[in-house]
Amino acid sequence: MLRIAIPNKGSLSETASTMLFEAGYTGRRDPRDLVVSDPANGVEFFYLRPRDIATYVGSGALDVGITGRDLLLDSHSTATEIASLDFGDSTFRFAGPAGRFSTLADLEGLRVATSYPGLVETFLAEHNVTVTLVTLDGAVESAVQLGVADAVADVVSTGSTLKKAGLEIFGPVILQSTAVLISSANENAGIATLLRRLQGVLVARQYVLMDYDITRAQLDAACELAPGIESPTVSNLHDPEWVAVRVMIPRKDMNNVMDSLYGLGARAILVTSIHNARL
Ligand SMILES: Nc1ncnc2c1ncn2[C@@H]1O[C@H](COP(=O)(O)OP(=O)(O)OP(=O)(O)O)[C@@H](O)[C@H]1O
Ligand SMILES: O=P(O)(O)OC[C@H]1O[C@H](OP(=O)(O)OP(=O)(O)O)[C@H](O)[C@@H]1O
Ligand SMILES: [Mg+2]
Repeated sequence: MLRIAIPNKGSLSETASTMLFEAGYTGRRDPRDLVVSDPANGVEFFYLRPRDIATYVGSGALDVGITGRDLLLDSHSTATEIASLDFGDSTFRFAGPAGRFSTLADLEGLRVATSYPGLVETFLAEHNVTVTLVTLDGAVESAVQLGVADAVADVVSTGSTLKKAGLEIFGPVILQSTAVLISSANENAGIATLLRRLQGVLVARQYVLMDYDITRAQLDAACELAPGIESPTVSNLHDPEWVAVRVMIPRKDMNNVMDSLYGLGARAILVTSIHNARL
């Protein structure tokens, strides 16, 4: 049985559960369930705080887990990142009152509030800057206004929380974070299956299938424009001058590729979603 830790609440929780559902696993029915067994798939899910997941997985109590890269590094756990899951993206940055700081060195000797002391301490040590860390549970942006810190180090997504608190980012990016799959040192054959299934879901989210008809004369140009993963599938049409092409395209490029193919003379361009994949 593979023991998997997943976030019980917070920013990563819903998408992590949806991905696992799309990968064919049974989710929890009651949001208060702490443990859900899925014997048909040989796994057991443990719903935990994302901040604690690296600790459980690093200790070997659980085999794998989904958490944020920032939370993994903050914990100093020995769990290792085995895949990036393409959601929960954020940046970890220093911020201070507008106009007060311009470089990291400006923080020397001052107070920095954060909920990620492990991450910030390591970063500052690597950059030879010494500060007094003020560790808070959340809402760290208020620490400056309330006078308990001179600057903050926190998760930035849209930047609107910082702006509302009259703060602005400065200094280098501490970390680009994303949701990640982490694993312990435990050997478990189920990990490879879980990884393949999650990668199938990622491909289905990141790519679409595109079909179009084009003249043989323009086929090479069209394939150059949209080369697909291995190579496009080309089928004969009744009209010997024309062929039908099927190819996978990154979802984000879909409209540009359609415009360019149309410009080359492609017609009947159809886009279909992919439900799941093994590449
Ligand atoms: N806008 C965001 N705010 C907070 N965390 C975010 C955001 N976007 C992505 N994340 C990521 O989510 C993880 C934090 O999730 P966590 O559940 O611990 O905190 P949270 O979503 O702020 O919830 P809460 O503050 O209610 O505990 C981190 O990996 C962080 O990088
Ligand atoms: O850049 P933004 O899009 O504004 O998002 C970033 C903010 O969101 C999170 O706070 P959260 O709501 O989780 O509260 P918390 O600080 O109490 O965790 C994070 O800690 C930042 O404060
Ligand atoms: Mg939060």
